Amino acid sequence: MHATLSSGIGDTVTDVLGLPDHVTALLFDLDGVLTPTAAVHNRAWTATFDEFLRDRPGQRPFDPVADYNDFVDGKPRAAGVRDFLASRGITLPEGSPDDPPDAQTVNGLGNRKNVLLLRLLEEGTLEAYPGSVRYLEQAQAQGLRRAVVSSSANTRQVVASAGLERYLEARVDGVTIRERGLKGKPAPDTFLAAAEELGVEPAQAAVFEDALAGVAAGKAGGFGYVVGIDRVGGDHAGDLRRAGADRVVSDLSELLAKGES
Ligand SMILES: O=P(O)(O)OC[C@H]1O[C@@H](O)[C@H](O)[C@@H](O)[C@@H]1O
Repeated sequence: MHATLSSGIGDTVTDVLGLPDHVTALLFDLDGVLTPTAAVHNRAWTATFDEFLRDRPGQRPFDPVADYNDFVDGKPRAAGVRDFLASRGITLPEGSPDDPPDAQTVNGLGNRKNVLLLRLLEEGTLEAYPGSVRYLEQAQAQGLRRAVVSSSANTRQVVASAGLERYLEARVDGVTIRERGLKGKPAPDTFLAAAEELGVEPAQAAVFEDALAGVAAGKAGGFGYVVGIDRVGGDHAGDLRRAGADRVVSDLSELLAKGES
C-alpha cells in the first residue's frame, strides 16, 4: 500500500487510479490510448493498401477492422506492411527505411502511408482524449512515474501537438526502435526499455494499450498490470482479454475513482 502517497481520507494512490497496490509506474501507448490517432493511422493504411491491392487480381480490399487489428495495429511501420502482405501471400523486397514513397518495397509502401498520415494530421486538429488527460493529471499528482511507449516514429510530434509533453517523463518510440535496434511490439522490448528509463521493475509497471500486439507485449514482458482500452467495440474487448489484458475499459476515466473522473 502506498500509505505515504495517500490522496485523501482512506484513499491510496492506486485506489484513485483504479490499479493494484504494487503499481508505481505507468507505460502508455499513444495512438488510441492518449490521442485519437489510431483512427487516423487506420485511414491512411486503408487508403494505401487499397491502392496497392487494386492492381492485384483476386485481392479483396483491406479490412479496417480485422486486417488492421490483426496485422498492423501497434506494430512498427515496416512490420505492419510485412505482416499484412504476408497474410495475403504477397512478398515485396524489404528496401530500406529511407526508401522514397513510390518504391515497390516494404519500406516504400510504409513511407507512402506516412505521407498520407502526415497530410491527414495536418488537416485536422489534434486533441488528446479528455479522460486520458485527467488520468495523466491524477497520476502526476499522485507521484506515479509516466512514459509513452509507441511504435510510431511520429510520437514526438503527436505528443507535442496534443500538449502532452508535460505529463510524460520518458519516451520510447519508433525512432528509438530504429536507433537502438529494439524489437517492436508484440515483443516486450520497448516497454522494458521504458521501465528501465523510469528505474522500475516490469512487475511495478502498468501497461495501457488498445492494440492486440501491445497487450501481448505487456503480457510477454511480465508487467504488473495490463489495461486494454477498447474504443472500437465489436469483439475487440474480448480479443484484448484473450491477448492478456487484466482489465478492459473503454476510456481511462473509467479507472478513476468517483469524484476524480
Ligand atoms: O508509421 P508510424 O507513425 O511510425 O507508426 C507505426 C505504427 O504506430 C502505431 O502506434 C499505430 O498503431 C500503427 O497504426 C502504426 O502503423
